[in-house]
Amino acid sequence: MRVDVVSIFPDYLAPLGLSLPGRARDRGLLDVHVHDLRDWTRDRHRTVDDTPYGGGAGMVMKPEPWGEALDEVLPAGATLLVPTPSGVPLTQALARDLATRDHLVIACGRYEGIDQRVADHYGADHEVLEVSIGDYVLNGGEVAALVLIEAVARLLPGFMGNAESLTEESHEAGLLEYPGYTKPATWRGLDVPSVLLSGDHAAIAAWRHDQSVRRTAARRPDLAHPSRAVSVEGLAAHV
Ligand SMILES: N#Cc1c(-c2ccc3ccn(Cc4ccc(CN5CCCCC5)cc4)c3c2)n[nH]c1N
Repeated sequence: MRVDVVSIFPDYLAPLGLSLPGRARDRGLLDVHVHDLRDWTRDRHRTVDDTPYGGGAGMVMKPEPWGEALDEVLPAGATLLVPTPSGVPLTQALARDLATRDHLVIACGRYEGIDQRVADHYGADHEVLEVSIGDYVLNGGEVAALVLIEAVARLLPGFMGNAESLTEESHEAGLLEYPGYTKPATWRGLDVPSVLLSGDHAAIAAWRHDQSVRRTAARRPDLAHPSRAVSVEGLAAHV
């Protein structure tokens, strides 16, 4: 998979050289390229923002630099991801879907976002997904890009050493994962649940599933009621 990231703060993406994404790059599973949007500005001040039409606080990112950049960086067939507070939620299902793509391009906005015509323009010939990583407001899209890349990259075949762990993770089966324990069997007077020391694999599996169900009901009632789930196709319909 190739991933291109465009940002006015390319150094923000430096962590991509570390840990999981770094290892994926070394294995040739992930090919990440980071670009500075200001390389596509034409004025001596390298201007990327202007005041919003209709008034309001803050500044909006101008469409021209983005158009020049994406014309060069976004080829036919690539998927454009635009992080935004108003995007469709990033879920494990969406991450799995994105992990099947050959080429992702992530447009990291700043200020109060990118002129809407940029997403609209490229939506004519590309899949464009305005995506949110959570119900809180950040100052830009770079953190979201790091989250998106890690959530997707770890699902690439051959990426994680133990592929089995991917199936037991939170959200994979619509449930939160069960609690984990390791040595010592007793720590500060607290014992590991005895079933985990029993060697009875059927009982251990049943206990873990029960713990997942209880945790999900207690912490994420929204996940506990699948009728409230929305498919990836359903999300696209809300774009
Ligand atoms: N993914 C993700 C995100 C982001 C995110 C992603 C990308 C950008 C680019 C710029 N910002 C800052 C910002 C701040 C407020 C508003 C809303 N304003 C309301 C009044 C009219 C103007 C718009 C928009 C943009 C971003 C934030 N935040 N939270 C997530 N889960």
